[in-house]
Amino acid sequence: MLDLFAEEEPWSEPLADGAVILRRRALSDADALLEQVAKIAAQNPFHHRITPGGHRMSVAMTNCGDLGWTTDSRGYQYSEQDNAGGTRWPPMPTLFRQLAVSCAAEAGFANFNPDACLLNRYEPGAKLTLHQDKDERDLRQPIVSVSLGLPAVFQFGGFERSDATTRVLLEHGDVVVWGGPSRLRYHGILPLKPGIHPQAGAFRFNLTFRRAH
Ligand SMILES: O=C(O)CCC(=O)C(=O)O
Ligand SMILES: [Fe+2]
Repeated sequence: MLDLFAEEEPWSEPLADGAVILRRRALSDADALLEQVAKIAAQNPFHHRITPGGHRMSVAMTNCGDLGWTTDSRGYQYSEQDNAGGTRWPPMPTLFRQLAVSCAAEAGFANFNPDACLLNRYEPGAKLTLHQDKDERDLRQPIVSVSLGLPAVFQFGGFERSDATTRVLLEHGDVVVWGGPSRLRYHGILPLKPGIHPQAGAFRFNLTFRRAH
């Protein structure tokens, strides 16, 4: 019998050479992932960081894993400590690691070994302007990015900030992997529209896995 409430099977949509969206790939793990996000945030709360240029970021961030991405007046860096609290980051949950490694493999990147997971929390109006992820030492390792909660428009561009961008809606459970020839493409998130998500409330969460060192 047709079950109208069955979870959709994941499917994949190529974005560019070395970049793919694994649609709904994290959906079956979503509740467990959000539970871990809450635990991590209870230890190292989400913060609106200040960029080296003195701007307060609209996206609130925390991290888990050996290294965390932070920013302050000195610049952007990966560090073993939360510069807000001075404590180590919580360990990367096994579920996070397994999901990231298997998504990377499905996208053609065997041997992904993330040591950092940046957790981004978007509230309505929050955005991430076009940027490259280039603070990592080994650019042969991809970026794996998991979307949870409210939908958002992801921009995926070229190798110059001014290059044309593709816009795609990322929804609860979608995973984007980019690496290889696409590793340094500019990307960003347009301002989040208000809404309420049944599992994540008024937020969008994004987990971004990287090999930093
Ligand atoms: O929120 C997203 O989907 C993208 C996050 C991102 O690009 C980053 O954290 O560097
Ligand atoms: Fe990024």
